[in-house]
Amino acid sequence: MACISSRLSVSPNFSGLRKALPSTSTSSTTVSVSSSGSEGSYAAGRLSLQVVASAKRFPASSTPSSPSQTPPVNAISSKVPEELVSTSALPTKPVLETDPLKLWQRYLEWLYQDKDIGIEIDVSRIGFTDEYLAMMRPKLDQAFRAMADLEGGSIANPDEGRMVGHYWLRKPELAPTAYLQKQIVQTIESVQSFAKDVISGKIKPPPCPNGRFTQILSVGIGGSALGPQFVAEALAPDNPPLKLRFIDNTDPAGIDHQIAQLGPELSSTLVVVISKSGGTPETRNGLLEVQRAFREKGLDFSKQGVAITQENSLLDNTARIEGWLARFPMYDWVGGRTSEMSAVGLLPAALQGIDIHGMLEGARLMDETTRIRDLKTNPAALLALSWYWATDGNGSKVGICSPHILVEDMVVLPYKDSLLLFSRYLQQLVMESLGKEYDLDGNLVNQGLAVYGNKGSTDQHAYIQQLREGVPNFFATFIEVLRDRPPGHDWELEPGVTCGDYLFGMLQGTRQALYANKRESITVTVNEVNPITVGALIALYERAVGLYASLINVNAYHQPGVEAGKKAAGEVLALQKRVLSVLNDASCQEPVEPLTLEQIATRAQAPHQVEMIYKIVAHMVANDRALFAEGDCGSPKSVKVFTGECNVEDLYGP
Ligand SMILES: O=P(O)(O)OC[C@H]1O[C@](O)(CO)[C@@H](O)[C@@H]1O
Repeated sequence: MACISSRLSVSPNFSGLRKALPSTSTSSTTVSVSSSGSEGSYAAGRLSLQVVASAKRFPASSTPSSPSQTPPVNAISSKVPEELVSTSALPTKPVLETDPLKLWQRYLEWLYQDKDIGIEIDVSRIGFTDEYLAMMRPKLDQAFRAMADLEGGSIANPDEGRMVGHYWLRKPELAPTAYLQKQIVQTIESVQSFAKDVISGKIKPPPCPNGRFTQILSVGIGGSALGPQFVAEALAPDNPPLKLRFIDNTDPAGIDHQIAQLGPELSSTLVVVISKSGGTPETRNGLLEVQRAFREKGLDFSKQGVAITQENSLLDNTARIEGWLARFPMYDWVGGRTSEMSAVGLLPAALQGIDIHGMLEGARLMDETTRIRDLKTNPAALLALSWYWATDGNGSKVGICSPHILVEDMVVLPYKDSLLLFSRYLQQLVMESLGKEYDLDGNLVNQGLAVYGNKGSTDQHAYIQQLREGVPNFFATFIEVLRDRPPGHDWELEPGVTCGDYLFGMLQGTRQALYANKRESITVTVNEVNPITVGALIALYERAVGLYASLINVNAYHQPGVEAGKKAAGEVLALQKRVLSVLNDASCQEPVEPLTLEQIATRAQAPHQVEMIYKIVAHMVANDRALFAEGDCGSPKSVKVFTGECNVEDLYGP
């Protein structure tokens, strides 16, 4: 914590902000920092917030009391008929097979191959047994039934009372009503034709009527950014017709950086604001910052702004009222983290010249095979059962390597630079879907799979050391790409060996070395990185997460835990406003009355929030926000604070 510097100068921008702040205390959970300009309707957005009770990491109900392999019995009780529920322990974990020829047989037995997609899944280095698979069969059958219900339009997200329809996006005829089917088809068509018109220059940026849009600035966060980021990195051509940039945070410096990088090209930038809810504060802030940059350059934002959001959301209403260039729908029945095949992912991809029909086709093909209720021909089921085996379904696996070590991490290692963001994309898909406090029956389960990874072989020089020899709390997933370079471009950098052979060798070597030290792994191999395989990878993991969620009986489609942090952030900002009001009152005294942190806390009616008030003051002082802090930098208790000016309007109203 940096100490508070004393006697900082007054920021000229600050009084405007102070005027905008209410002088009365409020405990509202609304995040609404006012700003000038015409963005009022979106800025006035309210967050719908829930409180989530906290719980211990390993509740007694899910912590094995001994090194036995007890499955989380309550995690299957709601859906699987009683007679099918096995309460017996999971089979004892065997020592992993080491005989190379037997491993080869196991590889052959379990290899899943799909020639149409160009993908293979190898789960032979996960040590599950036939006995385990037999025991899991009823649960898997139940997961298939739940998935069929979901695809049929059931309320698969009970907490939010919503259908879950991302599989319909690539096969609209599956959608339960003709209206939805038409909506999906029309959206794909309108995305395609809008992108075509922008790329061809038929739709032009107004400041340069003879020119074309050259850049896309995507403003969104979480599921409204991670899919488009992954796909752009994986599939965008070296010289796309429009280059894609992202604002995916409320970090002012990060936003400034993006705008500065655009420079004069701001005038030929298409700003695509993506938010399913249309009320996410980070996205709202990004929009307001970008609109300000447009104003400063004398540009008309509305002629360059595009919204992707639910109908009638704050963002939608803002875009409609301000007459933005275009609006595309996001659906109530598609979750943010499974939205890549909606306009959220398709529009940015199409604008970069990526074949979105190829992506949809890859996903559709993968959906076909992951619907099959047969383990060996269903790669998503293979993944889900492998994850369950590796973690005992709740991160309580007593490790093959070391007893008492919990396995709860999935390390994703794509050996291809263009797939760098796959692990980050999966992080949200897996962790937001599976990281749940309660199961569907209301039992405290604290489920989850932690996902991390960047890319091989780069990670070899970062954390593979720990994977091989350190805490064995993970299983790995290698993503292999067979095609190193486009045909005709390869060369041997030493006799018989190309650069790509090294990458291949690193993958195979790491897989072997981990397994030799009893670290289990899955390998997903694609022929090449193309729209079909990328669409298929997304669909594969969407389905695996859905099936696995059924196996552990959690709702994969809500995210109640995210709300607690949002609510707390709202309360911090509300407290900041009260602190400013208190300081303003004191600064209007004659003489000015510097206040200790405790005095501020008492007057702001937050006597227990002294530490947070210290943080607020420190942050504002560090940002030249017209606060003066006196005292000993090494001792927060000695600090006295006052504002640089008295704002009479704050005292008495305008
Ligand atoms: O698209 P939105 O509504 O702005 O939400 C962004 C992200 O925020 C979350 O709700 C979590 O806060 C994610 O689930 C979602 O992808």
